[in-house]
Amino acid sequence: MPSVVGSPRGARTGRERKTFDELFVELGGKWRERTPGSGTVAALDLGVHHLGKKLVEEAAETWMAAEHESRERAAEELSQLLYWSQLMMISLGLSLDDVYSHL
Ligand SMILES: N=c1c2ncn([C@@H]3O[C@H](COP(=O)(O)OP(=O)(O)OP(=O)(O)O)[C@@H](O)[C@H]3O)c2ncn1[C@@H]1O[C@H](COP(=O)(O)O)[C@@H](O)[C@H]1O
Repeated sequence: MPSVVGSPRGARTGRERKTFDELFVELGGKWRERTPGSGTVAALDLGVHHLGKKLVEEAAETWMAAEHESRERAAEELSQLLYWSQLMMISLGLSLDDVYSHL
């Protein structure tokens, strides 16, 4: 099935694409290894308060993009919301299964 959003600005294509689960593995690895230069490690170091603010910010930006911009922009903001959700999970020591068990 074709993408519902076409080709969003900044979208990954082909082999570069990653799934939610693949991103979670990547981010967890960066955190465990404290990969130098990683924005993920820097954000996690700032703690739950910072992550919570970013989650709310990206949720608001998703809403605004959906209501006032385009589907492409909404997709971009949604991808960032997923990223920050994963950082909150990692910060709390939650696995994907811990979250999926509530779906
Ligand atoms: N998918 C993401 C991702 N989505 C969002 N973000 C971060 O979330 C911020 C949100 O962007 P905004 O445009 O809303 O904000 P901004 O104004 O640009 O920046 P701020 O002032 O809000 O910090 C981005 O600047 C990134 O810091 C991400 N950072 C990293 N990734 C992926 O995470 C992986 C690890 O990244 P590193 O830890 O940086 O190596 C890589 O595969 C990246 O592609």
